[in-house]
Amino acid sequence: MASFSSSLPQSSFHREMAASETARLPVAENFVSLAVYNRPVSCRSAKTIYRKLCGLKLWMLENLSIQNSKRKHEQKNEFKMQKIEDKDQLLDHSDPRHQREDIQELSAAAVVSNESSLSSNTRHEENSSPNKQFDQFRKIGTSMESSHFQQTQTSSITFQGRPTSLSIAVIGATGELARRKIFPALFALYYSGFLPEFSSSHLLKNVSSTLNVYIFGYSRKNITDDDLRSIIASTLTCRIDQQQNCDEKMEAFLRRMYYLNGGHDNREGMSKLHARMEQVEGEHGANRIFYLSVPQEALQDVASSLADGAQSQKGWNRIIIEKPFGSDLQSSHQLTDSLLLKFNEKQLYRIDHLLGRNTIENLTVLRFSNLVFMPLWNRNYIRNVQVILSEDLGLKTPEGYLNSYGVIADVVHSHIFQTIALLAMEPPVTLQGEDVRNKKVKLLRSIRKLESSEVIVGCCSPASGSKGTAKSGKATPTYFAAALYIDNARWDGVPFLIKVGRGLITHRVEIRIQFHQVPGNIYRGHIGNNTDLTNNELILRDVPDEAILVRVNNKIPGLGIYLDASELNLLYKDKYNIEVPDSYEQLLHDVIDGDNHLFMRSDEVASAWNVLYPVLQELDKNNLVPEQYELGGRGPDNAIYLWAKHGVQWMDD
Ligand SMILES: NC(=O)C1=CN([C@@H]2O[C@H](COP(=O)(O)OP(=O)(O)OC[C@H]3O[C@@H](n4cnc5c(N)ncnc54)[C@H](OP(=O)(O)O)[C@@H]3O)[C@@H](O)[C@H]2O)C=CC1
Ligand SMILES: O=C1O[C@H](COP(=O)(O)O)[C@@H](O)[C@H](O)[C@H]1O
Repeated sequence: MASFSSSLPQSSFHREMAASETARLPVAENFVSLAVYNRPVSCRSAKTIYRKLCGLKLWMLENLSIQNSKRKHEQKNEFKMQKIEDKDQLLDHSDPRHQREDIQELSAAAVVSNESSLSSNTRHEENSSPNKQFDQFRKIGTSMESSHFQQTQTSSITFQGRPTSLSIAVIGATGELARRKIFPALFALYYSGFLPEFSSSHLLKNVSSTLNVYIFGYSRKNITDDDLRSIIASTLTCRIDQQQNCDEKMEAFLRRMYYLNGGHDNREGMSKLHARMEQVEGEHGANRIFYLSVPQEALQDVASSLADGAQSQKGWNRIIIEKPFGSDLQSSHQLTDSLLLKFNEKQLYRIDHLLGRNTIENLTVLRFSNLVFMPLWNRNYIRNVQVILSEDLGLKTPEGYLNSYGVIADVVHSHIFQTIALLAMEPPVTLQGEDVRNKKVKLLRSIRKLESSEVIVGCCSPASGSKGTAKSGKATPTYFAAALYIDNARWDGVPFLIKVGRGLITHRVEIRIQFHQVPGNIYRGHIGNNTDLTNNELILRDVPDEAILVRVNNKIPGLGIYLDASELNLLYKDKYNIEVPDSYEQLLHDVIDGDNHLFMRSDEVASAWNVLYPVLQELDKNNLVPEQYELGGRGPDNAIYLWAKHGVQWMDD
């Protein structure tokens, strides 16, 4: 064991810890001994970390070698923390008193006063935060990122006095999702410089604000900090473009990680977690994020115990909740009520990682920043919209999870409805989370209730290996197709066709926007028999190979006039030579940033379930029976008739 506490400032707690030979709990890396992992780890780089956890010498080397890049990150992080503080001082538009558009419409004066209050905050944030521009660069991922940032940031740093750390507690830390997705995403944010990090250079510069990040894991397993570190070490990797010093970054990240065995009473467990967090955070201000990655049945107990026992009193608290968000209107109401009893709406971040995909963010960028599409985005020009999430046999998500929840609760209710909301909503006033959520909920409330005649539900044939049984005891629906209508002036009569399925022949995730035929087309005689094929189409493809495609008609070269339908193709991997961050990474970054536009607000959750209500009832009464389909096939035959009824020939298979 090596200690390097001598030259660094210490709180009384830290002094005690450092002095005590018997002190077992490691606290912040700069104050205490490094423990050596006591479990073997499986991957090569993790073994290297095991070897390298050897104390002071390493620490000095590490600091010498990465000091420059750390300085850069510290500056970034100072901005980010400043921005977070500002965000949480914004008017709470998620408060039901402010959020309902109909109330806003009735009370123009209130709207003006609310919006001016919000926009003045917004203006302040935009002025004070070059981070905004920086984030744009990060999302594009160009190598200009750091130089741009360095050029713009120095004049705008201000500290608001109090040093503040950020603690992220993963509740359910030993679970499948935490290991496979959450910790790796946190690590990626850490090594990319998006988590605040303490560095001695702060002290050298005598800067009073100390920023730091701590990661906590919580479950009921009787393991130690080092056990958790060993488990997590085997799951961490650096992206191809971030390989430099990967082992050191892992090691530094793992040293910030602590485990708390909460035992079988979460009330007691959360108090213990709080005490442990306070120990580690020291006397600083402390913002906390709690990621609830626990089984649905444990969610309410965990949330309520946490609310009472583990929230920071010295900063903000944000709670991330995993999907599914209930299984129908009633259960989601119950969950929402129990959450809102203990938390404010603006503390809640309901995460659906599929919404963190680049394609989803691109959807609104494409819509609202291209004049070429804006005038066409309505029933006069758009004939139908297709939202497709078709998965083949190579699923990475574990069977246990897939078999627990059917695709309706897991994918349709959140991912598909949110995609439609973003695609079809009116333009929000700003990109602020609550502005976007206001427009999404208005759209969701305009979707006509879905009748079972407009729906095909399917189940993989048992003979082909799907043993899934939903929580209800019924077979888990693995396929869902439907035609939705939005009853508003923009979309009246336009079918929105959904198709979600697992175990299908193709793996394809895309949004297709098909335009009407050209009225009075003078080239009609030069098109083949299938005039549908000549409709213009805009396709946002996520899988395979992210791309934006526009189908246009062009002349085939040569004598005579023969038309061909061709695709203008922006293939991302050709244009941008970067590894796209995982969607969990993207969304965790948003939570840290206080940006909630991709997280469903309680009223959005309820509105989406409301649309699905008649179908769920029919399924419940067995009036709607899932059709069996063959694994590796095209899904239920009747789906084809559903498309045909709405004049659509599916193009994806
Ligand atoms: N796995 C996936 O791919 C996805 C999962 N999700 C959602 O994420 C959540 C977690 O899923 P997953 O990781 O697969 O589940 P797991 O069952 O693998 O893990 C659950 C975790 O929660 C802990 N836990 C269980 N019961 C309690 C309790 N009463 N109090 C405190 N901790 C408890 C478990 O540890 P211990 O028993 O030791 O306490 C374990 O660490 C679920 O809500 C799921 O719906 C969402 C999308 C995808
Ligand atoms: O939540 C889900 O996501 C996975 C896709 O996750 P990814 O990390 O592989 O993009 C999907 O396969 C699954 O059906 C769905 O439940």
